[in-house]
Amino acid sequence: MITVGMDVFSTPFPVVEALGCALGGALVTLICCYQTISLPRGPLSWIVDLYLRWKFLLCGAPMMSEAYTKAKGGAFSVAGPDHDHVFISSKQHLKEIQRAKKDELSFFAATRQMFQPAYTMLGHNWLDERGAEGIGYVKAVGTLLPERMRDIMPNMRVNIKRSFDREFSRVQSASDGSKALPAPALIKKVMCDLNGYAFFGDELAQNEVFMKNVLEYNELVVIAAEVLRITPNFMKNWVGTFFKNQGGIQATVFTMINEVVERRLQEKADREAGLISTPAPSDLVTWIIDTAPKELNWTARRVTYEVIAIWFGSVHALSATTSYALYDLCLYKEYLSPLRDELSSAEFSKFMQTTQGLPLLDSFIKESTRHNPMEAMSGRRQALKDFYYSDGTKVAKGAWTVVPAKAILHDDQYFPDALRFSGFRFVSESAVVPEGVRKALQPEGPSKLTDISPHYHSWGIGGVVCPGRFYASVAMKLVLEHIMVNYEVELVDERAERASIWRSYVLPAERTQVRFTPRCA
Ligand code: HEM
Repeated sequence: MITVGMDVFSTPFPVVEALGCALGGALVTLICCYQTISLPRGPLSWIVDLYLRWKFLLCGAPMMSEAYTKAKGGAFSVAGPDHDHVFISSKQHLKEIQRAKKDELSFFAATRQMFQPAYTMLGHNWLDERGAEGIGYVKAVGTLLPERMRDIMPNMRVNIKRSFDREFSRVQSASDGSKALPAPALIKKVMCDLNGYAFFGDELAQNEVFMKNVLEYNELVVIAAEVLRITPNFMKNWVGTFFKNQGGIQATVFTMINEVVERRLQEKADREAGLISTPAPSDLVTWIIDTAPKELNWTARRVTYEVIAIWFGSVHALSATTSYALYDLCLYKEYLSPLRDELSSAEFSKFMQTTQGLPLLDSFIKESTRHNPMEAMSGRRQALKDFYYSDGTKVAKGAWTVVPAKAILHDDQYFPDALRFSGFRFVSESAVVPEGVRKALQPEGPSKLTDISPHYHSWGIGGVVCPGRFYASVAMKLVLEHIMVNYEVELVDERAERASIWRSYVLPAERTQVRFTPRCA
């Protein structure tokens, strides 16, 4: 089941929650009123336009799918409250996005509009042009982190167990030893701890004050950015300042990371001068420092901003995707046995040694991301000036051009029997899977979760591709392995809402509960 809108506003901040609910309520009322009125054409057409723009907030994802079906592969546009979206999906259009000049279409400008860093990252504002300040972070996240993953995977497992044990210890058991918890909140905490370890090592990951603040900061950014996106310009400063000051969270997180960065920069200088010989810690802070553009002489403050920006890109997507995979384990129980068999076979040791393998689990997670994409669009680029595709399709200055990722993932043309969950559709035809479990198979042959392909845009559309996907794949597998090996899982209420829509996001509903029963009990 899917709800529209409100669940996204479930936050640890009562004021923000109240504001969100009031705003959502006002919007719903507005939309409901408009829906019952038959609007005249002409003079009132702006009202229709306004209505459709605001409707996008609550129904963006289904609006896109509907328009995709009508457009039959052609370009189409959907208006949003703060900008228009021009959707494209043909090979030719995709090629043209990749070939667009840096001053025409910008990934960074769209990202800035999404996160509103001027108010959510203590005033930091990155440039429109991707690469203007280097793309060292791509190497840090996409090469150095995966290279070191084998070394840190055993500790990642320890970290995952510790987080689950801590969260379960806070909940009363039922008489059979089971515990029921809202799944997305649980997974968010586990993923936040895990990312904390990969990003900051034990230094900050073991600091409870930091981890509590950084988790709340994540929530704050999402809410603040959404409110700021629909705040009129003349009020932005006032509303932005309110969010900047919320509980001093931004300042606390910034200061704590910045202290680590300052110390690491000093140690790097001492190491290079031969004053110390201890190796630098193996974590993302070290690698962001090492890959920062030398000619720009980044200060500790600038490095800290970079670390925080990457942090945001990572936690939410990872938690949402893993929560959906957990729901799918609850819903499609026939997969549990083959997945557990794989986890108890030599495949798991191979995975721990190489970060590769576990083809059944890999396919199950990929199918979960296909069946329940948390984002209905991908490849956001904002037009910095009017941009024209070769067929004349215009993306006006300020508008975004995007790909209707969810509609494509649910298109039978590309994914046979697309609306049905088929957990092993991405493994090879010859793989040994129990009879009746695999309902569909990809015609193009097997593929991995981390692969980029013409119709699977979960990691981006080419040109810019998520460098965190290798880490994300390992993190999701380790978390699901912990769950499957140690617990039987089921939804407390199978009819409960599992997703809620806000703009193009289709996020796991915050309050959906999963029951975990220890397997040995
Ligand atoms: C399931 C989890 C994740 C999903 C679905 C996801 C998805 C994406 C997408 C769609 C993009 C943008 C590509 C575009 O718009 O064309 C992106 C970019 C990016 N992601 Fe991820 N991501 C995930 C996890 C992570 C993690 C864990 C990290 C870091 C450890 C990360 C770091 C980044 C970075 C740094 C970029 C910008 C790339 C660039 O500028 O070249 N992501 N991601």
